[in-house]
Amino acid sequence: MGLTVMRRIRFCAGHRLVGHDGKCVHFHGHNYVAEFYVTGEVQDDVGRIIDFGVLKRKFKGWIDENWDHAFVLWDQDTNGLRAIRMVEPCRVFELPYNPTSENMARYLLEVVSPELLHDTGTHASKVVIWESEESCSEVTRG
Ligand SMILES: Nc1nc2c(c(=O)[nH]1)N=C([C@H](O)[C@H](O)COP(=O)(O)OP(=O)(O)OP(=O)(O)O)CN2
Repeated sequence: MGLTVMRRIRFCAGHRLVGHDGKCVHFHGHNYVAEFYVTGEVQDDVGRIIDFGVLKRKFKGWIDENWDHAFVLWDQDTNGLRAIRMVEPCRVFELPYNPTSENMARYLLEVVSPELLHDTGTHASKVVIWESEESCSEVTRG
């Protein structure tokens, strides 16, 4: 039997989409919402697969340290990276692909979540990134 819990983390970040055929090719920001769906099979004596508080510490900790109030840019966006690095102080995170909501969700599911959950007996089964109240992307473990 699989049990799934979800923790929502809010953050603000800037980005731009290289090659986008519209206004999102320019620097802009979002009030993002990330939803982490975490699945496990074993409940502790309290009845939890993992404490919501532990998820908050792990996921909010990572987001606060890496993406919150940062520019999230593609590591191939050399022009964008050069421009942002001219600003002092500078907070930038280099993503290995264009920072669409799809790719940001994918990075959280494939790279970040396994590192953060490795010792918990649970795994992230889905991540959803909301760019606005109207638009989101979701990625699930295949
Ligand atoms: N599949 C995706 N499409 C787009 C993404 C994305 O991550 N995945 N991102 C963007 C931009 O980041 C943009 O901020 C959002 O675009 P858009 O919905 O067009 O913006 P608004 O809702 O603010 O549109 P208004 O025209 O101002 O109402 C683009 N596409």
